[in-house]
Amino acid sequence: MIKQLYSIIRLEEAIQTMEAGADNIGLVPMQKGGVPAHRVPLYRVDQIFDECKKRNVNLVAIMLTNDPEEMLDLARRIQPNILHIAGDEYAADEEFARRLKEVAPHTALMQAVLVDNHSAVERAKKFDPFVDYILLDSGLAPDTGIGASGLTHDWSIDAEIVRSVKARVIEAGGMGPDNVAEAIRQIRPYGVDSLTKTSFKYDGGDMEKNIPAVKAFCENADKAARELGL
Ligand SMILES: O=C(O)c1ccccc1N[C@@H]1O[C@H](COP(=O)(O)O)[C@@H](O)[C@H]1O
Repeated sequence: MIKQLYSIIRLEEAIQTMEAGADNIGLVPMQKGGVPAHRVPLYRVDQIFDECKKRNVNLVAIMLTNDPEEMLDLARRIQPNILHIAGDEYAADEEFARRLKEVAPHTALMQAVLVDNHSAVERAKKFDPFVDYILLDSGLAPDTGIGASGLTHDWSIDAEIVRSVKARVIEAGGMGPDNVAEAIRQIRPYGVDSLTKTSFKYDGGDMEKNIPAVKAFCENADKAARELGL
């Protein structure tokens, strides 16, 4: 079971999060979109990525900008393992997927899908032919994008999406040590993702990973997956 942990800001917390069991480290590289306090300067993205490579952990770069040219520039510059598109006004299409392969041949494409009602199944199916991952998430804030709400949604829709698509599905939205095992039992995703419930959030938008919560999240996810033979 892949455990994806957002939203890393500092080098030391990145290392601690990997040592606590993360398989994927998610962050917001400096860009037009997103909360200023969450954005990571590119020199530090490089430092974090170097530590990821030493530990065989994937770097996931979230795109909250709605400008595909900016996304492709960032992909070219960073060459992350995964590019996660979560802007509120731009979603990947086949042309974007083709251009991403040109500028970053080893970067996988992850598209966030807002699971607000049953129409999310059709939206996920539309992305399926040209993305590597579909991330199912809750909440849509116009100034940031899909996610970071700390809220869950109707998991029966997610379970239907997992059965309907070939892309790897990462389950997000209000996931934490308390509910990750039940989510895995109900949805059977490829991976699970957490931000709010595994972070301390401070005034002004600053955040920090809560390492004991990250460890509990990873352990509970792995235990549930083992019990289910996933
Ligand atoms: O990572 C961020 O800073 C971020 C900002 C704006 C939108 C989405 C963002 N991250 C994604 O949202 C999920 C779910 O968050 P939560 O656990 O419900 O708080 C997060 O893990 C990222 O995939």
